[in-house]
Amino acid sequence: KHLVDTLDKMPGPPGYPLIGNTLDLYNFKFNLTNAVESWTRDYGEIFRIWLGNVPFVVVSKPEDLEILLSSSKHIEKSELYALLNPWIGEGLLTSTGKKWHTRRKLLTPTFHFRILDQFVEVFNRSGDLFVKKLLENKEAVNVHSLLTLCTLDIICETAMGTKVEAQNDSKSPYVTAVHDAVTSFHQRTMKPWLHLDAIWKMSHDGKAFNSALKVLHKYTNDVISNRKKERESRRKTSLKSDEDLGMKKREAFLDQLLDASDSGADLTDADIREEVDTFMFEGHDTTAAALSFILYNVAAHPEVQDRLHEEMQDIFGDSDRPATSQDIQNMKYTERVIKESLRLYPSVPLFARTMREDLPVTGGYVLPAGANVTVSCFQMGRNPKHWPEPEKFDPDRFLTENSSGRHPYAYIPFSAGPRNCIGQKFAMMEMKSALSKVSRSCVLSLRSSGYKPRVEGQVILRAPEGVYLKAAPRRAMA
Ligand code: HEM
Repeated sequence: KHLVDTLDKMPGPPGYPLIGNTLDLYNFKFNLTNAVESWTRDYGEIFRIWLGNVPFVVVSKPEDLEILLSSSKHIEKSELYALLNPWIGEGLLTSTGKKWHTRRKLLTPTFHFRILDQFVEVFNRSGDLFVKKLLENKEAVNVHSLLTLCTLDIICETAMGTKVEAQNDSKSPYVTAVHDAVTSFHQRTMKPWLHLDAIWKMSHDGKAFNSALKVLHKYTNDVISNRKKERESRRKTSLKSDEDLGMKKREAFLDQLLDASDSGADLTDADIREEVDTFMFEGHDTTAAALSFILYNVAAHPEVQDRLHEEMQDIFGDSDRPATSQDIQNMKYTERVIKESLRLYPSVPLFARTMREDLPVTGGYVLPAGANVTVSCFQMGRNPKHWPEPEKFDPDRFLTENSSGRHPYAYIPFSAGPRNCIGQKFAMMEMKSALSKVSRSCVLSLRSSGYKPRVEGQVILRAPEGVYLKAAPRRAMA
């Protein structure tokens, strides 16, 4: 009664008994991002909806988000995240309470900048191959497909220390399984009837998902057990490590988890697998989607493309040497382009918490215990209150002098507070590296004048029909 009474005080679309607003969602073809966009226009920055008997509060007011996200108490993910459990178990993204606290503490050092620096070589190598593949096409090419393979190569090498060569062999069983798992999972999130396990298991997508997971889990398990065997035999034969031999060895996230386990951290093989699988899930689709919109925005704005190239000239001159981590840090305009693109196209358009206690926010409203609170950073990025002329692509919004007066929680594509994205720095380095590769070697243009890819907010915001761009080699253009 308390929950219903509290929610009744909020604006929101009228619903029907038992089904609530589910029918409205049907009218939006179960695309929650589009539905939320329309409801936000009608009801403002805080409103409630009922999906069946499940209550949701959708929030896009920075002041309220600061209250919610900066708290270390309200960290439990919404029940919808349980759909991910068959894939990534209860890893960092989905776990809660003591388990999440312990894991977050354990995993935070694995994203230290010293560790990330070792990955620059991987970003460079994979980025070179991406540019090569991009330039092989004379016609417009779907950059999203190419980038998905590129970011998959990067995450496999950095998370597990394995080379899957997705860009060279896009039809391998592993790459196909990743594709099938992602595609079928998206279908599940879009179709509420597939949320029921019994129907899901029998469905075409559910079967595809389960057989893909068998391949993915076997792969991760095999990598973990092989790595453990290698480490064991190295210890037994007291073989000199690469480091002892003077060669700098790169440590994948997996190696660091095994190091932690050897040093007494409470981590079973299953625990390690769920964390590695979590990185695999969160760490490649997000960056691939973001990079495809970034390249689209660059192609659509020749003046931005020119400034990016100028920045590359300032840093590298005419040299084609690979970027160092210091170079990546110096790419300030490149960074602003990425930020501006994420404002309009945040890879994670919505994320949600379940409230276990009431939380008063502004305007006299309360986020009541039992409600699923959904954060809509897609809406926030397009709200003219925070972003004048929101449709205009202007990276200089992120110059310090142009940011004063903007609420810090008005821009949260990586979430914020204690449960923010642990991979944010990794993702920014990876995206800056990829964008700099393209800016140094290609000139991008749209498939046709005025082309704009259709956008759909699934778990990840993506262009379901792809992002088609033309690329020409820069030296040949000069
Ligand atoms: C453009 C790229 C990315 C974006 C926009 C992004 C965004 C986000 C967001 C919004 C969250 C919070 C989700 C929620 O509360 O449900 C999150 C969490 C997370 N992200 Fe990212 N992410 C990106 C890349 C990455 C990468 C590359 C990795 C790993 C290498 C990663 C690993 C994670 C993990 C493990 C969490 C859960 C953190 C926790 O709950 O403690 N992400 N990310």
